[in-house]
Amino acid sequence: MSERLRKILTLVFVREPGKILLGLKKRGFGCGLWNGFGGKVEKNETILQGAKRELVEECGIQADVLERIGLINFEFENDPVIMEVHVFLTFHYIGDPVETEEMKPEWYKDGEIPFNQMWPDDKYWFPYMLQKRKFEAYFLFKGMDTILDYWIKESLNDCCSSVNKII
Ligand SMILES: Nc1[nH]c(=O)nc2c1ncn2[C@H]1C[C@H](O)[C@@H](COP(=O)(O)OP(=O)(O)OP(=O)(O)O)O1
Repeated sequence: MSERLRKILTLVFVREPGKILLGLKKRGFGCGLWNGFGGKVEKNETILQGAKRELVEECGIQADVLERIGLINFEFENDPVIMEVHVFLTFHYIGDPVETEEMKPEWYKDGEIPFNQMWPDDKYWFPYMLQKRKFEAYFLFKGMDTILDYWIKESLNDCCSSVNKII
């Protein structure tokens, strides 16, 4: 098997009953799109620690308890990197969302999520996340806009990455 490079990332969704906190990404990967909060896991931290750190850094919210809800692997055509995104949920948090250099936060009602200004994969797996159904998914992209192939299943294993190399 050829060596794949795995990039481990987090994505955190803060919830209130019937509402979800999204952030408009102001720079970097996914700039101009609404999404949860997250980023790359650093070498000296666990995935959970990385998720909590990014949530504070990107919108000033502290969450002591995060529920692991999904795992999504993204591949891009002709790119050896696999992006492994760990998705978390919380209803229990401290602080009010604040705008940062990276993200502009805003609450959305569950029925008014701006999918046309989000990654194209989100509309496939958000229903699982919103209903607290654990899921695993895979998406193969061509560029940033076209999904060539995907699958989603309702389950989530304990194990994390079968890492060849973490970048
Ligand atoms: N197709 C996709 N659908 C989605 O919903 N979220 C995605 C996605 N691809 C990436 N993400 C998420 C994962 C992660 O939370 C975020 C990208 O991470 P980062 O914010 O760290 O990226 P950056 O390149 O801006 O990193 P920094 O330069 O370190 O800030 O986008």
